[in-house]
Amino acid sequence: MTNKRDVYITEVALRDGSHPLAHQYTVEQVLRVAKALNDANVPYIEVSHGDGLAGSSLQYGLSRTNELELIEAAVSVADQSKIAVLLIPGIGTVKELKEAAALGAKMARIATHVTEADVAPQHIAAAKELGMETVGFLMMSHMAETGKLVEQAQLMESYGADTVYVVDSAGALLPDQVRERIRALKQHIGVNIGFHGHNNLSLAMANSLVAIEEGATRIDGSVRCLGAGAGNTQTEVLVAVLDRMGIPTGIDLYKMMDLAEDIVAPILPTPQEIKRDSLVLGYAGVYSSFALHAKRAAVKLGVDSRDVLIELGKRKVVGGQEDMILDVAAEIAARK
Ligand SMILES: CC[C@H](O)CC(=O)C(=O)O
Ligand SMILES: [Mn+2]
Repeated sequence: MTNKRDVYITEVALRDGSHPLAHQYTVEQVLRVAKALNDANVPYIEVSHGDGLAGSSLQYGLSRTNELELIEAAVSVADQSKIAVLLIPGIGTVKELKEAAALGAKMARIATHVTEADVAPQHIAAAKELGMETVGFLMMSHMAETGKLVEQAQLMESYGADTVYVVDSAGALLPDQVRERIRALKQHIGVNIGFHGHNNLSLAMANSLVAIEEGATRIDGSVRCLGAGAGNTQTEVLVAVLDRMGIPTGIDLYKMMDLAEDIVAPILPTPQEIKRDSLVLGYAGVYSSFALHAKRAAVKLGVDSRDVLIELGKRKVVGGQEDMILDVAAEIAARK
């Protein structure tokens, strides 16, 4: 294991993985996973409610454990890794950011819909003032043409973001679309570029590699694919693939494999496979975090969850519109 890293991986299972677990992480689970990630020398570990700081609510799902306790637990076992938090302006506020920073979080990822970067300046500035490394996280990037994405990334850069991410929230982007987007960002912004994929069309690994080829140096992964929908680029596999390609990540492969198998697999309610619903997320371009909500609504109203997801895709529903899921399921039920 070396500290030389050409690609910096952020492990998101303790945040994105909160979605398939219906936000039921316990302190004990977070301690075990974060300690193993730290021991494997993962540079960044993200810990928050699935929808970011202050996400615990009826709209997004109530957390079993206060996320500040989870952040504190992760910080307590991370003497090499930095703990990151996600914040969606409008859900989380500067108050929660300050609380997370006081507990020892060192990176803030400020997430906005891909066309709404202009809601982020206050939060990015606050994170910088708190001495945090700062990321602008452009969600649902498949919904914007490349020119628009570049404009929004430039805004994030102008607010002070150290890194700007292309976020394929729906797992809908095809490799050529990732190539075009990352290439354009490389030409038009001066800060680090990152990529966050979801594996709903089985393209998260391919898309992450294309992003790296085009100059991205920050890639997100979830160990054992523990992320929303079919999960993210599988971290332990990414570490192995990059090692084979001669790209150092600084991460211990055996330790990541053991963590995946011995600690994370037993946490999963069902294995993270590409199931009907996750495939439809990618196919229809719907937020991966909608999967569980759509399943519940479909069961409640006796409809096919795929029909609900396809309709949500047609209506271009975005994060924050979770209440639409039940409405759409009810409309489909009424038409039957
Ligand atoms: C709802 C927030 C979302 O899970 C953030 C994220 O990881 C994504 O957009 O993919
Ligand atoms: Mn995600």
